[in-house]
Amino acid sequence: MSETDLSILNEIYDVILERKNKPVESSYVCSLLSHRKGIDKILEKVGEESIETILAAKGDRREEIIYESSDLLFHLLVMFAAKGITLEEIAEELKKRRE
Ligand SMILES: N=c1c2ncn([C@@H]3O[C@H](COP(=O)(O)OP(=O)(O)OP(=O)(O)O)[C@@H](O)[C@H]3O)c2ncn1[C@@H]1O[C@H](COP(=O)(O)O)[C@@H](O)[C@H]1O
Repeated sequence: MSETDLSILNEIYDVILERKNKPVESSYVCSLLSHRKGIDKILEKVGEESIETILAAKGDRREEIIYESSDLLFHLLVMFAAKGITLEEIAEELKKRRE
């Protein structure tokens, strides 16, 4: 794989966990994790970004598909961290399906 591969997902997931364990003021991730709506705020964002990704793909706008998919992946990572799900667990599930 090229230098810019999906290991960036691990990197961002680690930052999210760091924010979860050591909150930082002015952090967007912390604002989601400590939102008064709780997990519902994170799920709201996952829903919103899913719809934006779908609309971008429907419009066949390549740049927008990449941008919105990145927003979606990021918010999914926040949801995994909030739920205590690791990327290893996701990888294991996907790997099982290859067997
Ligand atoms: N990858 C991201 C990332 N992608 C998107 N976003 C934020 O996600 C939000 C996207 O939501 P919207 O487009 O709906 O914008 P909005 O108007 O802020 O939305 P509302 O929440 O107000 O409804 C924006 O505020 C973006 O800044 C991200 N915020 C953080 N990260 C990563 O997380 C790391 C930690 O971030 P902090 O916790 O802010 O330090 C960063 O270093 C980045 O690597």
